[in-house]
Amino acid sequence: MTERFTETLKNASEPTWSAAVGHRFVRELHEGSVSDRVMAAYLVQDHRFLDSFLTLLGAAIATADTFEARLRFGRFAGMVSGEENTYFLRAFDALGVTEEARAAISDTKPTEGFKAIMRQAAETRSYPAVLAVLNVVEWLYLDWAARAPQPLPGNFVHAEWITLHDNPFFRDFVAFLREELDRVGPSEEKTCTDFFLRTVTLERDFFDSAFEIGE
Ligand SMILES: Cc1ncc(CO)c(N)n1
Repeated sequence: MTERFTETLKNASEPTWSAAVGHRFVRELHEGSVSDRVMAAYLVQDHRFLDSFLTLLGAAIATADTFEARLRFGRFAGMVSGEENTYFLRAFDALGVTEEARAAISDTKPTEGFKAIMRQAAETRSYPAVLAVLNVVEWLYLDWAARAPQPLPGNFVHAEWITLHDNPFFRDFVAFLREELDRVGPSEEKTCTDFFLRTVTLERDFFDSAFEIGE
């Protein structure tokens, strides 16, 4: 049997993929020891990531070639706009990060990079390019979240950040994203590889930057 397209992309992204999934941030999150400063620095940036991410989901809805796929993206966008956004607001409250404080913080380089690559993927109007970025940002997160040891940390800010990325709905969505990219990606292999590899690097840099500003 030939290797799945998505597996080939992931292998091509090594060792960066594993550096992201095994990052110090992930290790500390798993044991519940991320400091509040680092967690706040990370979540402030990630809430901005979420905004661009919704734009990309919109592009997926617009470019998908089947009704079934559009429905799945629509349901996922609903979860992100509801449950996930609410998590951020509760976490900011718990960490004492006010709206004013958030507004005064500038985008880090990796946040700018994510905004740019998601906009660029959306502008291609190419479903495979959009899928390449979506695959990294969701599959890489499932990969580290699924490795969390039990029991999860007692602090909901840590525990829910893990369960948001490792639950049956999220697993199904990642399985769907991979099947879609396996199906349509090989016809635009070069574009997909370019977007995939650049996004994996951004994921690693995004974790790094939480420590650069939070420590
Ligand atoms: C940086 C980053 N990558 C992936 C995800 C998962 O959607 C996230 N929330 N943030």
